Amino acid sequence: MDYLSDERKKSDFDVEAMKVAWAGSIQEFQLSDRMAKLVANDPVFEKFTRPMLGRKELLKNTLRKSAHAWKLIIDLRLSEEEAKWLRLYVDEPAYTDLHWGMFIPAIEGQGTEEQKKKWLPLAKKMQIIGCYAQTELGHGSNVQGLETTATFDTRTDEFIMHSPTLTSSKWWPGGLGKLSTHAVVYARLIVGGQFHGVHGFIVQLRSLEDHSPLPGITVGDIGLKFGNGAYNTMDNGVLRFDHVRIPRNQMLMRVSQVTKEGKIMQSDVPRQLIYGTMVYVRQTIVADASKALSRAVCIATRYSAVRRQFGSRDGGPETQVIDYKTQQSRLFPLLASAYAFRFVSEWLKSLYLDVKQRLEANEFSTLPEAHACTAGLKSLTTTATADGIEECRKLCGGHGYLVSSGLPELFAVYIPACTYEGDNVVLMLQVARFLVKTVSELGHKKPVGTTAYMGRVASLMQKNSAVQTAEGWLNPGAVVEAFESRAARMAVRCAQELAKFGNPEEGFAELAVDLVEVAVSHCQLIVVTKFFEKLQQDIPGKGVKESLEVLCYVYALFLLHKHQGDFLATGYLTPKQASLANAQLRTLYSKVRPNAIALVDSFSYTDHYLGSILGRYDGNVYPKLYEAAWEDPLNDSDVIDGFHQYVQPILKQRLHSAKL
Ligand SMILES: CCCCCCCC/C=C\CCCC(=O)SCCNC(=O)CCNC(=O)[C@H](O)C(C)(C)COP(=O)(O)OP(=O)(O)OC[C@H]1O[C@@H](n2cnc3c(N)ncnc32)[C@H](O)[C@@H]1OP(=O)(O)O
Ligand SMILES: Cc1cc2nc3c(=O)[nH]c(=O)nc-3n(C[C@H](O)[C@H](O)[C@H](O)COP(=O)(O)OP(=O)(O)OC[C@H]3O[C@@H](n4cnc5c(N)ncnc54)[C@H](O)[C@@H]3O)c2cc1C
Repeated sequence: MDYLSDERKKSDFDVEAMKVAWAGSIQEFQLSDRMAKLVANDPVFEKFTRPMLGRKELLKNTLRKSAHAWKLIIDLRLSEEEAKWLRLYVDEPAYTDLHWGMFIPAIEGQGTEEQKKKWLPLAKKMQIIGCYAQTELGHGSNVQGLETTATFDTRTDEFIMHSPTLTSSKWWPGGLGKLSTHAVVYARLIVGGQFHGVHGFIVQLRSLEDHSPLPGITVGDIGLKFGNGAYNTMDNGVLRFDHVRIPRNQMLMRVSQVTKEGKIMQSDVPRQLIYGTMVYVRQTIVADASKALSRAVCIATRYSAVRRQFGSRDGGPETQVIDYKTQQSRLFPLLASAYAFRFVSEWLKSLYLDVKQRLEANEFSTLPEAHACTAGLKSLTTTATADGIEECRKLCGGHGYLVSSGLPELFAVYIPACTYEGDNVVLMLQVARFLVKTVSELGHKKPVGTTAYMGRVASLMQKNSAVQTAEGWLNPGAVVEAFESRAARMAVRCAQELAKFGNPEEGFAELAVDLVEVAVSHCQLIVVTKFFEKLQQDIPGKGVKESLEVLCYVYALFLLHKHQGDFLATGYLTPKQASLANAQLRTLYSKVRPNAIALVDSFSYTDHYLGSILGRYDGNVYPKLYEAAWEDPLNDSDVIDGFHQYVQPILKQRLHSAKL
């Protein structure tokens, strides 16, 4: 029985075509769909009991799943792309994420051809397991502050890896604690007693025979993390070196080389390439944000259509909670954000691939923009997604708090994304630096790419919004201009404030809060612009483009409403224009409403991947919630273990005292 079938009949667009638009292409859709079904139909990948497992069982269970996934990859001869989707749908953080997601990319991006030839085949056949060991107990954000040393010994042609202080212990790297045999370790390069910056080194940590730590290496897990199950399937680790020697050719030498004689040679490659793996991963994290948010929204939307409260006076059906305007005003902007993040991630991936190609050809001019875009969008989308998942939990009322809703675990797994791969505030400050530099160079350098609008700063500072009616907001030009003006005006105002400080660094520190707001406004502009640009493309399927247009306006006008203080304070909008935008937003919510279920069906998530009783495709929520309660181990017996020992004596005492 499909309890949501009436909802599905209300939609006015072609869901199958929307699935393709969401996936990016028919090929991507088919590939992802094949992997989703492969995982969903395989009992090894069951995950409902995960939150009940103790840490050791949990990790062992993850190892079992990872081994099974690897067997499928080999047996079915899956491509790297297919394997990526397979791991995604297994939906369990594992050491393999860091092996494939950071260890291999670090060698690909920072290794020489010779190093790639040696290490990549081993890693790609999983004959070694690697992780990315950058963060230390004492320093994470400040990479230049890392304390681990790699001292070159000319006599033996080796580096000596050492952890000189407690705070220099590597701390956090995923896969490090129990599984990795190797790591790319970031350490201060010391040659001839001089410090030459932080570099990456490939270090073997464990024996390939019996997996025991090699001499001089102390390694272990850092302990339980937030939530049951959740990220505890990962062995985030601690690592210390006691004068561990590695051959010279294990320093990743694309950026700088150390010769046998102890000479440092700089290639033409900029130093920043040492941070290149982070650019790559931040880009993938934006795509992950759209996945995590769309999952939460899918659960909350389906459940909001099933759930009824109030509204019936004559014994008829009560109101579906999705019909309350307040519910819509909380849910639909998140639905629109999921689509917005999906499309901006598609664009970001193409920007990244372009930069990567240029870097391979030793062309580095676009790296600063790629850094600013990946850092800023990672920060913007992960913050919105973490908040959005929690909002979805609240949208599901009490049942959202049950683990079987899927939302608590999703939240617990997701929230560290606001911290890892760069704390979100630290990353927005990087964007702000880039914008301040762009503004300061306006006189002699034409801004390009995502900052091209700054080239029109004079007119953006003068011209105010011409919108006169609520319908006037349904105009891409009007909306984009509003976001451009807000971002440009805020940036210029901040630059003017900064100029009042004699010392620019002091000014930057003092105005950091405002600078973060400037960076946020710039990043929101990027997302809005890329959504409108997506709508310029050929998007086939009945009603698909029209539905996406509605979502695009919801995303933009919701932000405009939420941040109306900025738009009003910069003088671009009048209060009347802001309230017209809000009126239009209400109309847009009514347009989303009949399509809401179809819009979340278009994510094409299997019930296995969603992992939620509230978000079931068939909407059969109550019987399944009731059934699941009886599967809880506490309900194995009517009288709980411990009752006779700890509770009965108290009850007896009460009876006894009552007699008295
Ligand atoms: C499908 C695969 C998916 C797999 C992924 C799975 C996900 C698994 C989950 C978790 C993994 C988590 C892994 C980690 O967390 S790894 C550790 C990540 N750590 C960080 O992100 C640290 C953050 N800190 C930094 O990035 C930097 O230290 C800094 C904040 C940028 C400061 O750097 P620095 O001290 O050098 O200071 P500056 O600001 O002066 O910068 C100097 C110039 O460099 C430019 N820059 C900075 N970063 C980059 C970069 N990444 N790329 C290019 N350029 C960069 C900066 O703009 C300055 O340039 P300028 O021209 O102004 O001199
Ligand atoms: C689940 C998880 C997995 C991880 N995996 C890995 C991994 O595989 N490999 C690895 O190397 N690392 C990993 N990390 C570490 C992660 O990258 C760092 O924790 C992250 O970069 C943040 O650094 P930090 O912990 O030093 O935070 P801190 O910098 O100490 O942040 C603390 C607070 O200080 C603020 N702050 C810091 N600097 C500034 C500043 N300049 N201006 C204003 N405010 C500032 C921050 O905003 C934050 O509020 C992981 C972390 C987590 C949680």
